[in-house]
Amino acid sequence: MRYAHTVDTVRKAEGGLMARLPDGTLMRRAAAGLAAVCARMLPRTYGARVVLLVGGGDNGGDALYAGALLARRGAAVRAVPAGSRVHEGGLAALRGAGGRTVPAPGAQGIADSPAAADIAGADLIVDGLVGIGGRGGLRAPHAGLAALAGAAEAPVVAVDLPSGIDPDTGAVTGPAVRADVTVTFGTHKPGLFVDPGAAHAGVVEYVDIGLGPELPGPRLECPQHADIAALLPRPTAESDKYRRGVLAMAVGSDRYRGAAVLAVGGALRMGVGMVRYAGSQGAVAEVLHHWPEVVASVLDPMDPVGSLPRRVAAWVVGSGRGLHPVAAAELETVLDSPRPVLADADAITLIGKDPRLLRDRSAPTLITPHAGELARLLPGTEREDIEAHRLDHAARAADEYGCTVLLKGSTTVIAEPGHPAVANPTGSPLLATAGSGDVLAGMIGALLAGGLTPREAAVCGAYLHGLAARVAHDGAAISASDLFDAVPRAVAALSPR
Ligand SMILES: NC(=O)C1=CN([C@@H]2O[C@H](COP(=O)(O)OP(=O)(O)OC[C@H]3O[C@@H](n4cnc5c(N)ncnc54)[C@H](O)[C@@H]3O)[C@@H](O)[C@H]2O)[C@@H](O)CC1
Ligand SMILES: [K+]
Repeated sequence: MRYAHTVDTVRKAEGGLMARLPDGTLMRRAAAGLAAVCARMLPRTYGARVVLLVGGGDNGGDALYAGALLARRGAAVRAVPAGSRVHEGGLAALRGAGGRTVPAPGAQGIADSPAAADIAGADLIVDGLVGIGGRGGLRAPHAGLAALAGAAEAPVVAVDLPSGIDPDTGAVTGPAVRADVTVTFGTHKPGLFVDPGAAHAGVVEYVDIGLGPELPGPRLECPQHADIAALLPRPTAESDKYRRGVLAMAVGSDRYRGAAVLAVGGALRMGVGMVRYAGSQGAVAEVLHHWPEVVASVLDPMDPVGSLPRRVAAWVVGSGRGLHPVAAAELETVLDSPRPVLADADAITLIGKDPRLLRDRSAPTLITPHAGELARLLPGTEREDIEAHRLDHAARAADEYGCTVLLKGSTTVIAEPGHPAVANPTGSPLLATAGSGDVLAGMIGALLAGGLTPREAAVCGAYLHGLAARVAHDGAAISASDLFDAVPRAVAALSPR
């Protein structure tokens, strides 16, 4: 698991640690880790042209001390200060090691400055413009230096985080550095895991500076293969279809038969004891045509709600089901059940119209909105606000509705009251395709039926859904149905033999 803490928490922890250590110890530890990563990225350090972009704070100090270490190993290091303020100790160390400074870009324009030629000709660019002290998009001349780094061929290594991204949220509100590698110190920062910040960070390398014992619980978690492998329910010798979990699914309709086929397929390929599908005649026929192993029943038109399956381990309800009164009555009945329920798509819209449906419920519940659907649950909020601040909005909805929220999108985030949020690292633009959410709902439903909590099921489901897309992708576009065969392969990829 990777853990991320907010800037306030990092500052407090650093304060506590710094008080017990000789001056400059933490910065030297950070710089040593940074220099080691830089050296690994260069074919050879001796003679390599390294350019440091140096802001006025300690982030620039890290870059300068790391530059001094690289200069001692024979690199030709040039520091470009973004302003008149530069970390004095770092600058002295760099100069003492044979590194040089290039004049800060002046009024003549950045593109014609000597710095521009150095940046264009570099083998490696180190972004030490701003770190956790940064606020908002980059201002001039930092923004201009970031643009030059973006246009250069050399890889860019961000110090602590890519300059210009919000450390706590991942929001990017103006010019920002796009890094190939980010070397982060002490703990990860939430903005490194949440888009758009995550997309600017590249590969994230962590450097331990001894902060661990000072840190409280994280704000955010980011699971890795081993975490998912440890959570997944595995069939044992004693497993039978009932112990592995019976999942009831009330999804799809005559109009949206595909939603039923996709969600049921997601559940089956994730591994579930049994799927009990309930729906209209047309949807049942379609489901059985694709998945003969399903136990399916046609809802009685005279008493649709009364003919829903009973004695099941978990429910998936909503997608392609419609917003009509029968769908609303069905949702109310399902939410009356003491079993875990995943409410998706139309069910979320119905909950937005009648929030009492969720607020009265105490059994485990997971909702899986995309940003537009979440906006319907949080009146006064626009889809764009949610996309820019995903963590905050998912957490707010989880608190207001007292349930687990999986917010789908470029970074899928999961929030549950009383727990750190989770950012899924396997997301992919490949998944922005019709029906992919239906498959996800089925996968998570299978995990709920298998006994995972809503948070665990959401975390594993989102992770494997993303991994399946990557596994299925052989260069061409993929569609939601391609995920079926890829899901078992994604599970296998978690624990390579
Ligand atoms: N505090 C510590 O113990 C440690 C801090 N470390 C480094 O120190 C960094 C934090 O240093 P600071 O607190 O000095 O802050 P930063 O160096 O991150 O940024 C502060 C500077 O950036 C400017 N700035 C802020 N937003 C800007 C924007 N949008 N455009 C242009 N300029 C902007 C400010 O005016 C200020 O000069 C960390 O990210 C990390 O790199 C590491 O050395 C590890 C130890
Ligand atoms: K930086």
